[in-house]
Amino acid sequence: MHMADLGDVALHWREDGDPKGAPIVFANSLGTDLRIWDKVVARLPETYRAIRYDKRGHGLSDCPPAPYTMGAMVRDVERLLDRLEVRDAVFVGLSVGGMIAQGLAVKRLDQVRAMVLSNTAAKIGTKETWRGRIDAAERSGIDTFADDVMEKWFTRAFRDTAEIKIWRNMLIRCPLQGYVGTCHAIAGTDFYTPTSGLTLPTLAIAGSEDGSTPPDLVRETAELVKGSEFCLLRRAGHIPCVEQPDAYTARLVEFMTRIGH
Ligand SMILES: O=C(O)CC1=CCC(=O)O1
Repeated sequence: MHMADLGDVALHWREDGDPKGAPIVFANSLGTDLRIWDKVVARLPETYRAIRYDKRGHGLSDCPPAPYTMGAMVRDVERLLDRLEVRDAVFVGLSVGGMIAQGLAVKRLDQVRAMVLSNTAAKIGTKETWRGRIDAAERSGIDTFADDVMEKWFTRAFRDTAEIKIWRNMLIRCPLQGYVGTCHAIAGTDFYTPTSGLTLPTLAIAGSEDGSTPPDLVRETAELVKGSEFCLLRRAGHIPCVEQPDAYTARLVEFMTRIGH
């Protein structure tokens, strides 16, 4: 576990595998922390340098007051990767983490050699839907809609397991300012035009039962990037790295091997 003090914010990050290995960077989704990648990192060949971090307002990172912007969230990871001297990484971003991946690739192709756009899109939801989520969180707390969010994140079968409590607790313990701040950043992001100009190896991953970024939305974003590939994981919701870690990691490793990473 490490803390990177970037001046206006300190970010919690960790590294696994070979510090001299090919870098793979993971960015997580709204209301989660870097532990959503535990199962994937445990399955990765140890030859990779696996770096993950908690976005501002999440996990053990600092929690500045809301609202946040996508520009600030992209700048956070850009500065973190500069600090860690990371170049030519495969950047795996889930949901808002996938928006961060797109923003970073537009800005710093020296840092991002390939993207994995997992359960994400160039634009997620509408200003109105995010306004509703922000109002509900501020008025009544995240707990009041946590069960609805679990329905988007996980399949029915997974929600019936004891493990669901771990991820629900992770969500409801997210700092309110961090949650709401990130909702603002998502609401203000439309990457259709910048992402359309990208040409780098890209794998898009969708979950067959994803209630937040359904397969067709993920595919639409994948099609913006010339030469991208699309993969549909069955029996998976919005967070397949938790629900289907074997299939998820296998697809990731196959992609990285094929591009010579
Ligand atoms: O909580 C959700 O609805 C899922 C989600 C949307 C953007 C994100 O990062 O997570």
